[in-house]
Amino acid sequence: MSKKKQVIWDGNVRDAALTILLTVDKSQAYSNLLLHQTIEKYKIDAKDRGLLTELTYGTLQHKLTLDYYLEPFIRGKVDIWVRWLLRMSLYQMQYLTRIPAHAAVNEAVEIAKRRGHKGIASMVNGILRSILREGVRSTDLIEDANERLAIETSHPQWLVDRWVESYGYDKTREMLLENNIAPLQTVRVNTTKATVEQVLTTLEREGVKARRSEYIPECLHLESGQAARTGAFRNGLITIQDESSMLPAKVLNPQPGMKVLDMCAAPGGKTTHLAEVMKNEGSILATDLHPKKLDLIEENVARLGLNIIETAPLDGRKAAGFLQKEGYDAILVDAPCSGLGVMRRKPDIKYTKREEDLESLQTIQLSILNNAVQLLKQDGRLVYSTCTVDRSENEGTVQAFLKEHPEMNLVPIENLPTQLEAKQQDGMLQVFPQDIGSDGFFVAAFVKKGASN
Ligand SMILES: C[S@@+](CC[C@H](N)C(=O)[O-])C[C@H]1O[C@@H](n2cnc3c(N)ncnc32)[C@H](O)[C@@H]1O
Repeated sequence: MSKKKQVIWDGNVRDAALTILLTVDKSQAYSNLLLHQTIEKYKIDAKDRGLLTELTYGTLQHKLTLDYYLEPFIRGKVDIWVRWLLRMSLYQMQYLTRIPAHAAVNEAVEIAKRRGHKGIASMVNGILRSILREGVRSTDLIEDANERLAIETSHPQWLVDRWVESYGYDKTREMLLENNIAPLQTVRVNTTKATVEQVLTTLEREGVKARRSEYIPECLHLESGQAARTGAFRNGLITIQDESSMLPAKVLNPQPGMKVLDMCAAPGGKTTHLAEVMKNEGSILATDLHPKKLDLIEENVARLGLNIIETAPLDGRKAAGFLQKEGYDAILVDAPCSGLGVMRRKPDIKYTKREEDLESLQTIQLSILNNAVQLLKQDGRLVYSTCTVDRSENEGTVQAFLKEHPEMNLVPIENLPTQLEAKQQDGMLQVFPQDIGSDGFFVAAFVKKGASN
């Protein structure tokens, strides 16, 4: 990289996208957070915001496919920033029909000159123009079906192998393709403050196009605008949340007046949903391992005008030593997980997650669940959820948990959108991204056998 000082935003969208891609690569920053911070900090307007988002996500989403295409054209080693520049430019040439290919090449050459020197610019020009002339190689050249799928959809081979083994080739392919489609922004209506109809009208007045979801009544999909910039958001009428993430509160379905515990609560998306489901009556203790993250819950609670939520820092693996035994009517364990369901939103996860990262998660999840059992009243309900798609982490944890706890019964999942009802198996529901166009998600519900059972 040149020694010239880096400024993320100087009005050049492609240059800014390149800086974000490099930062994500070097410091394993989350692409969605960095993008959001950049847009907010520099107050980037709607037109540039669209292209910046598209270039950043698109390049990340298709990284391995782009590398496969680039490989025959690159001789020798190139600096990492040049590689990302080539990927980003080829992404425009291959996937964005509205950008003329020669424009993408010219922009790349200008950036290469500015960030490097004439020699690098000429190399970038040569590579991209050769691709324009000769075209990219076909993935049909890859013999192994899983490897071809991994390259075509830009997912790591270990994950493709793992998913194909668990869910079969066709379902895996659908999931991999869905992961490469950027999601619409989804919000949840705060039903303690307004009806869905009222929020739709408020958003429309603010120039934001939204539509009702087919699945969850309080869920809206935004077709334009930025939820976080609306008055509806500032005034606590909505929460930004993916649709499948709204399932745990629906499934736990705590009644007004109940005493509820949310053991992995930050930043509070589901805690606040629970309070809304409870009509803001009863009490919720929202705990999380990381004390700093509790501020995020408090901010959300204040913005939404909810007053039944208290927060406390607490390691779920030790919670039973600190809270009232058999003291809660309903408990949510929205466990720390491998996050393999959120790749549409955070494409960088595809390249940073390693298979061995998955191994220790079941131990942590089981330990939190073991504590939950001790804190749950007899006949109380426990919901375990993750935002991942992995049989051994999800179903594996449930099976291991049931083995250790004969007093817990896996029960049919109630209060699901009809379209998902038939998808539950043995009282467990794995939502795939392609099912309802949401993040991948897992949920299971248990009831603690009462004294008479
Ligand atoms: C999937 S996130 C929770 C998201 C949250 N329920 C929501 O809807 O906004 C998992 C959370 O578990 C927390 N966590 C990780 N290990 C924990 C532990 N041992 N005890 C309690 N919380 C833990 C993390 O800090 C993280 O905030």
